[in-house]
Amino acid sequence: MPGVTLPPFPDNVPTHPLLVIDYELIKKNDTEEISRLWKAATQLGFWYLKNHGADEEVNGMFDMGAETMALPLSEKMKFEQGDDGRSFGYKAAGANATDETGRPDTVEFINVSKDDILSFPTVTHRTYPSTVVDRMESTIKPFATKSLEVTNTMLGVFERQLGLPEGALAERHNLLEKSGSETRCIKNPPKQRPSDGDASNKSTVEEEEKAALGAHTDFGSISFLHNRLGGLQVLPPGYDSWHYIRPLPGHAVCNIGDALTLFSGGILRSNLHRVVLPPGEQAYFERWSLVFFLRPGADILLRPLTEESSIIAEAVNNVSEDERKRFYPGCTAIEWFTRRIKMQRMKNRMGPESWQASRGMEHNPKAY
Ligand SMILES: O=C(O)CCC(=O)C(=O)O
Ligand SMILES: [Fe+2]
Repeated sequence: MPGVTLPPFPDNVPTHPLLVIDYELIKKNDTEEISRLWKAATQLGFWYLKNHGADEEVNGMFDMGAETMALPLSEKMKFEQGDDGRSFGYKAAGANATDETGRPDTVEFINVSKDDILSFPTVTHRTYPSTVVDRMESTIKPFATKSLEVTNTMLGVFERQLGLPEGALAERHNLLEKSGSETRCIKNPPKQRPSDGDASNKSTVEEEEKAALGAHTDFGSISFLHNRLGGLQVLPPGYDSWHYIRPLPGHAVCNIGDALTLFSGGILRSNLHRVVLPPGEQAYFERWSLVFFLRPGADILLRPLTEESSIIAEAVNNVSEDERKRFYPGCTAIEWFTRRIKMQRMKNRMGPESWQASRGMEHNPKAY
C-alpha cells in the first residue's frame, strides 16, 4: 500500500521459478517468445509477464480495494455475493472453506463483473459499494480494458498454437456476451506479532501453514495477477510440496484456468495453487493482490474442441478413458463456475463431500 515499505521476500524458502514472458515481444509475434509462452502454459500453466503496461491501472485498483475494505463491515455486507454460487460483489473473510475439513479462509475480496464494468452506469448483474461506483470510470474500466487486451492477446497465441481456426477461442470469449469475467481485489490480514511473555500468542506450525485461500485451480481461461508480497504457492507437477512464487516488481503472474484445459483437451495446464501467509517478516503486513479473470461466455459448453483441431483431437485420444471423461463435464462455463463457487461456501457445507463437489481440474484433489 502507498507509503508502506515492505520487507523483502526471504531467500530461505522454497520458490518455484517461472519463465518471464515479455508482452511487448508477444504483441510483435516474436516466434521465440511465443514458444516460451507455449512452454510455460503447457508445462506449469504459470508465468511472469513483463512489459504489460498496466502498472498505473494496477495501483489505482489497489487504492479502490483499500477504500472498499475500509468501509464498515455492515456496509460491505450489503453487497455480499450470497450462497447461490454468484461471484460478483463482496466476499467476507471466513465465507469460504479452504479444505475438506471446512477450515475457513481469511481473505476478503471485492469482485466486479466485466459486464457491469462495460455497461456502467447500466447494471447488468448487480450493484456495488460507493467506493467501486466512484472509481468505475476512472480506475476499474481502464484496468479491465487493459487486462482484456493482455489476456485476449495471449488467448490468440493459444488459439494459433493449438491449431484452431481463427476465432475459435476468441468467439468463445466474445466481449459482448455475458460471462463470469471479473476483476478481484483481495486483502489478507497480517499475522499478529506475539506479545512478549504471552505463550498463548505463539503461533503454531499448523497456523503458519494455514491457507488464507484454499488450494484450487482457477475456473476460467486466463488469470492476470498482481501482488507485492509472497504467499502465493504452486504445487508443481511431480512435487508433493508447495513452492512459493516470488513476487517480482513490475511483473504480473499469469496462469491458465480450467476452461482452457477443457477446450484444449488437457494441453494447456490449469495448475493447483493457494495463498498462505507471506513468508518471514512479510507475514506481519497486510497482503493485497489483484486479479483479472478472463472467462468464457456464460453459455459456452466446456469440452475439448476436437472437431476444430487435430492437435486437440490427438491429445484427447492419447489419454485414458477415465481421464477423457474428465474433459466432458457436460456443462456450460457458467454452470461450472457456479458449482465451484457454491460448493466452497461455508454456508453450503455438509461435510468433506461438499469440498469434493467444489473441485475442478485439480491434478491432485487431495492437496491442501
Ligand atoms: O492472491 C494471490 O496471489 C492469488 C489469488 C488467487 O489465486 C485467486 O484469487 O484465484
Ligand atoms: Fe487462483
